[in-house]
This record gives sequence, structure tokens and C-alpha cells, in this order.
Amino acid sequence: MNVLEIKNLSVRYGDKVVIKDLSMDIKRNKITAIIGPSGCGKSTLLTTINLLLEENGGQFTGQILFNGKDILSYEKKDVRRMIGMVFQRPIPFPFSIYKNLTYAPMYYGIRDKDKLNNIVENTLKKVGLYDELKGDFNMLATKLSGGQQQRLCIGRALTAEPEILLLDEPCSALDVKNTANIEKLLKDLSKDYTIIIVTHNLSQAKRISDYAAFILDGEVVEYDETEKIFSNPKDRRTKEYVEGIFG
Ligand SMILES: Nc1ncnc2c1ncn2[C@@H]1O[C@H](COP(=O)(O)OP(=O)(O)OP(=O)(O)O)[C@@H](O)[C@H]1O
Repeated sequence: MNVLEIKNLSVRYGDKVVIKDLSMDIKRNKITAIIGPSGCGKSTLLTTINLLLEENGGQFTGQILFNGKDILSYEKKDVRRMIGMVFQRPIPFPFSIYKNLTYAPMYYGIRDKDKLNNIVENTLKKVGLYDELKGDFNMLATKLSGGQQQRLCIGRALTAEPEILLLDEPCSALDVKNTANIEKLLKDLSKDYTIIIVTHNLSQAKRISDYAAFILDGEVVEYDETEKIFSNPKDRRTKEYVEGIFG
């Protein structure tokens, strides 16, 4: 079963319709890239999926099935736990690394010190920070480098044990080396998680995603295996976009 089935989704902010009758299924444990020119509705699609849209002043019609069940039938806090979000700018909580990584588990009721320590250790290993920190988990998270902060934020999202990770331009504030680290991390994580990434970086989409959706003016123009989108697009507009002719 597809982890998400988006059916006839339309989204508006007030009178402004930004997503129009969009339907797409998201495959489990794959990386799906959402590409398209600025303002086409990519971020809106992510916020709709994890029910942040309303807080941002938007409304949607249509249906999103998560594991076959209407997403609105889940408690919002469960959706936020199961569908984690990582933003463009890494924003760690202004606490220690330890506290950043135990915040969600404690919120969800874990109090056992050993369990919490394990979560911190395993998460740091998963995101490749464990060796770099050399045991200093009490360091203020905001003192990490930008790339490390973004890996910590991905780690923090993982501590809630999500099924899906939504990432909105996670590398746009990072240099080439940190970007490569994050890309490798996402590839590794896709064995256990479903990843949806919004990116302006077409080479990144090509490098890491299994599927890619090209969105234009709130509509899916083409959605297919990434390989096909880049090497043999069916739609002229997709071809022009991936060749860098517009956007
Ligand atoms: N909270 C909001 N209130 C009103 N309009 C919004 C809001 N958020 C986004 N929009 C509008 O919705 C449209 C789609 O925006 P969105 O951020 O989803 O696009 P995007 O494809 O992610 O853009 P970018 O690539 O520039 O980040 C834009 O016209 C934007 O101005």
C-alpha cells in the first residue's frame, strides 16, 4: 500500500487557490522529490500533508489517505509525530543537544534515563554526529555548525519515530560538503523512512530521489521515476524545466 494517497487536493489561502485538483500517491520507503518554479505550491503541499496548513491560514479540499485512512481521522498530534518536518533553516531549540533529542520522547511519555540516553546515542549515530561530538551532548545546539545543526534537526524529527519525513529545501543554506552529508544521510534513512523533499536543486533531485513530481501553478505536470523525469520527460514543460529553460 502507498503510504500516502493524495486525491483531488485543492488548497487556498483566502481566495487564492494555490494547489488545484492535485492527485498523487507516495511510495513507502522511497525518496520523492517535489520540483517546480518558485511559488508553484511545493511548500504548501508539505504543510498540507502534516496538517500545518490551517495554522498558516490555508484550507484544503480533497482527501489525503495516510496508510489507507483519511488523515483528518487521526489526532493532529499523532499526524505531527508520524509525519515529521524539517525546514530550510535549521532551527534547533536553544538548549543542549541532549535536550533537543529528548524533547519529543519525553513529550510522548518516556522518562527512563537509560532509554533516553539510548535515543540520544542512536539518533546521533544515525545522523553521523556521534563521533563528531566526542561525547559532548550537553553542548548548546546553536553552537553547532550550520550543517551539523541541520543533521541535528533531522535527528530531532527522527526521535518522534515518524514514518514520513518531509524536508523543505533542507540544504539551501548549506555548502557543498554539508549538502553531500545530508544527501548521503537521506539516502541511508530512506531504507527505514519515506522521504518527501522539496528542492530547487535539480541535480540534488536527480542524485537522491527515486520519484520526482514536477509541479507548475499548483498542478502536477508530471510524476514518475526520477530517471524518466530527467532523461525522458513526457511533457514539454517538464523537459523545459529540467533542462533549465525556465523556472
Ligand atoms: N501563509 C500564506 N498565506 C497566503 N499566501 C501564501 C501563504 N503561503 C504561501 N502563500 C502563497 O501560495 C503560493 C505558493 O507558495 P508556496 O510557498 O507553497 O510555493 P513554493 O513552490 O514552495 O515556493 P518557493 O519555491 O519559492 O518556496 C505563493 O503564491 C505564495 O505567495
